[in-house]
Amino acid sequence: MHDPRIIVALDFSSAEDALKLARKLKPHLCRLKVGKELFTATGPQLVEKLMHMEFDVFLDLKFHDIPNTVASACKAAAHLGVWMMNIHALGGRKMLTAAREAIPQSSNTKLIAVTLLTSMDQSDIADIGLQGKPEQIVMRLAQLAKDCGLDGVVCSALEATNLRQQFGADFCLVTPGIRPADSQVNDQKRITTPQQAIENGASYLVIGRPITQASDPLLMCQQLNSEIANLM
Ligand SMILES: O=c1ccn([C@@H]2O[C@H](COP(=O)(O)O)[C@@H](O)[C@H]2O)c(=O)[nH]1
Repeated sequence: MHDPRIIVALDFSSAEDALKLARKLKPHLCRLKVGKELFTATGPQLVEKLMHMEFDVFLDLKFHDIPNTVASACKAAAHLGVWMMNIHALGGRKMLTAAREAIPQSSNTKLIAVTLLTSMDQSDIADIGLQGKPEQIVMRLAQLAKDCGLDGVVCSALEATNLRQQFGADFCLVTPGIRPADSQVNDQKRITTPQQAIENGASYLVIGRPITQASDPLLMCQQLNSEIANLM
């Protein structure tokens, strides 16, 4: 069975654009991520279509609300049958626990928590009044997620080495902020190359614009997969 390490972020505003890209890609090469823009524009039907095309779907809606609301949203997402979903670790222990308990034990959906967005650095942290360095905040929130029984976290691959060491091989480290050497950084701050991410112990690499805006997205995905395979 294939276990592709690349998750392509389908950050599009319409089902047509998302499906056009998905048709170019292959389920054995990548998984797909549906985020806030695409889900708000297209709803669960698009998620179902992508799953019907045999893609594993990561529903990246980053739920963050009172425990009861987040638990109900997680139950609905698990019912959709997505491969993975996420919530914000900053929602706290009660929210994380309620979310975990809301997903039926029979469900295979992985539940992970966003620690600190990869678009944030030390100055953004200071701005919102959080204490500590990014890696300390990420470690603290990852510990909370682990304590609440979650399957892993979203973090930068810059933090992956320490997290892997602390939480072991089975804890899922999903890392956005991936930038191949010659690509634009855009709004990301805590970035690594795909190679660094794998070497640091990332489980999955979330890659959006470097693939979706490539002149040949399939070729880019194949090249990145080969580079990853050579490291493993
Ligand atoms: O900390 C986070 C959490 C989620 N994301 C999402 O990942 C992709 C990254 O896209 P790029 O085009 O490769 O920058 C995007 O959908 C974000 O919403 C993240 O970047 N950082």
